[in-house]
Amino acid sequence: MIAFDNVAYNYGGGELLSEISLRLAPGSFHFLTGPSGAGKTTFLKLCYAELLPTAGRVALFDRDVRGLSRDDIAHTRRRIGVVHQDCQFLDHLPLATNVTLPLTVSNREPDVRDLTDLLQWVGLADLADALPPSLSGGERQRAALARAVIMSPDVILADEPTGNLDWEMSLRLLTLLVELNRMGKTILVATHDLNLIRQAKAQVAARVLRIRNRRIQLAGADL
Ligand SMILES: Nc1ncnc2c1ncn2[C@@H]1O[C@H](COP(=O)(O)OP(=O)(O)OP(=O)(O)O)[C@@H](O)[C@H]1O
Repeated sequence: MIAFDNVAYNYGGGELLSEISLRLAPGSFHFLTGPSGAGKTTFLKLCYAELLPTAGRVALFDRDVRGLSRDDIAHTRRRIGVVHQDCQFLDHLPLATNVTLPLTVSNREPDVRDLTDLLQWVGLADLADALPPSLSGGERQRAALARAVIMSPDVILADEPTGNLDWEMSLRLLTLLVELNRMGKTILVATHDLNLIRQAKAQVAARVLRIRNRRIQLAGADL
């Protein structure tokens, strides 16, 4: 689904990520962990072709990202839902409009019942008309998750989705991600939160990727 072969990435100041070879199989659940600045967000950007590798090969759905046209990239991105670290809402538009933006951008009409079901699933049905600045951190993260899944993507990438949340809200978000994985979605979550990873491992066969010394290794049982 997402395959890296000997990938490196360099913003210009020396190699940040090197010799990365791994596969995210369909239906898998991975965490990505590592120190601040290690390159977690950069790795996620490589996973949705926001960045192209400076060496090696990244294939999304069996296609080398270097061979993708702009249209191909747009099409591929519809299959990958991203929960960004800072959520990135349009503050002057109500929550429901923000959540349906990916549909609007693709010239598709939101189905009202689907939207209601989705907002109910993330526990935000009563806040459909609220403006993003009035939402709590947990509400924003759940809205960002709703927006990431509105196109029914095959893959969901989440960048520190529980970064500013209390434990109860972190667990709530984790439960939503686990539910998505049980529906067959491939999940990759970048996080510093080892407690969250431990909690997830009790619920789902999650694997842990760790960035260390520019490489990504599969972490052992030492978590
Ligand atoms: N556009 C950019 N241009 C140059 N350097 C960048 C750019 N984006 C990120 N970096 C640098 O690359 C390194 C890795 O950044 P990245 O955001 O991928 O790390 P991270 O592991 O996600 O960090 P955090 O856990 O703090 O979010 C950092 O040193 C960062 O300053």
